[in-house]
Amino acid sequence: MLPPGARYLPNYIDQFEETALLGQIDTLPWLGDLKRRVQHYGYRYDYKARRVTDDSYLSPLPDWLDKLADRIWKEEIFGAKPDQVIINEYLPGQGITAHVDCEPCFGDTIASLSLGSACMMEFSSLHSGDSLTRLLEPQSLLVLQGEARFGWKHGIPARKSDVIEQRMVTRERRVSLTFRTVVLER
Ligand SMILES: O=C(O)CCC(=O)C(=O)O
Ligand SMILES: [Fe+2]
Repeated sequence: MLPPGARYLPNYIDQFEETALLGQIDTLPWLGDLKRRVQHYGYRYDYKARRVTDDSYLSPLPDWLDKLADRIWKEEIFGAKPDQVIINEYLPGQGITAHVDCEPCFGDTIASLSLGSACMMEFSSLHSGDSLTRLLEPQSLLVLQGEARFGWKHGIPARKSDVIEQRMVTRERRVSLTFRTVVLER
């Protein structure tokens, strides 16, 4: 199940693209200041201040991410080309606390591409108390807009396995690429 405004596109990339992306990611340095490993492209997001400023500009997206940003934009998933990507690596037992992506910092569309192991994402409504779960499979793209972007939290429980169709499935390494457009402060 998904909150209103969310779309799930299975098999958004194929397994060859997935392998090539994982190969690229493994050659790059990680930022070491969080519980899980992350890399930022385009702009660096300040988790503590919840800000993206002019001086957080890093560089244009590298070619291998720019191609994906271009595809997502041309397919009209975004109204403008995404100019920031955060890569999150989750080892078994790691997750991401339920949150709404920074509202002044990022535009109205967020899209995450999943690589590696599948995991359950949990959504909770800020207004009704409703909650939903959705399996994120490798090679899929999750798009959050509207209510799903602004009115629901999303998170991944930090655990070593998920129950998928009544079966316990052990997690392995998962990597996600989250595309956003940055809204700079004035
Ligand atoms: O790993 C994911 O699929 C989600 C990442 C996320 O929500 C974020 O970086 O804000
Ligand atoms: Fe998020």
